[in-house]
Amino acid sequence: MGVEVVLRTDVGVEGGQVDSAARHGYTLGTGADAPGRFSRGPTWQPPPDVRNNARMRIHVAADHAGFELKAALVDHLRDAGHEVVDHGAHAYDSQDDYPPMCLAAGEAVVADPGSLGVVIGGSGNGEQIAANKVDGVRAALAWNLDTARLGRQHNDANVIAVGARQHTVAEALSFVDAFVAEPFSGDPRHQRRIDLLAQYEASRS
Ligand SMILES: O=C(CO)[C@H](O)[C@H](O)COP(=O)(O)O
Repeated sequence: MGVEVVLRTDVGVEGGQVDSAARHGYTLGTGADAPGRFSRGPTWQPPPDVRNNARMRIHVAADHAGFELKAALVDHLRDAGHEVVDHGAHAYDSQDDYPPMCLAAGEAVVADPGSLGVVIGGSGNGEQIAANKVDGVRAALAWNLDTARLGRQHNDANVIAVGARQHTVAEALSFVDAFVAEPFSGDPRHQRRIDLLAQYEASRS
């Protein structure tokens, strides 16, 4: 059964909204029964599920605070058979700023359905905030195994943010492993909430 999203009537349906909705797999209904409604039809399929042991393409980014952890993570993920795309920083610079790298990783994830992202900083807060500025990104800040897994199970998060100054390298790697291995539950209540976020994004573009 398709997922239907009803737009707020006060925002109108502009071309940008249609484009944004299309990026999320929605089409605008024109029939008498669904005028002005975005819906995902019965044939719509989500991007390939993230299954345990599946080989993934993973987009990573970090500022100076996450630089060393990123290097360890890239090796760790490649050793596990994943394809890693590194969006920087490509050299250590104690004065660099996290937004450009995290925005680049977020945009790459959205442009690459089925992929995941990892953004790393000192706390992970700013990195999560930056990634979430990209339409289509759902970035979860993970600070233990449970929050890493729940980011996938409940939120279908496609990006995980980690604070390199908050954890040992081994802990941080285990959060990413847990995130990558965990599938979205697909529970209708979670999907409904995710759809409301997509509706909000579509309504403001
Ligand atoms: O975690 C971060 C953002 O949320 C940054 O990595 C952190 O703010 C960098 O701090 P500093 O410039 O003092 O090294």
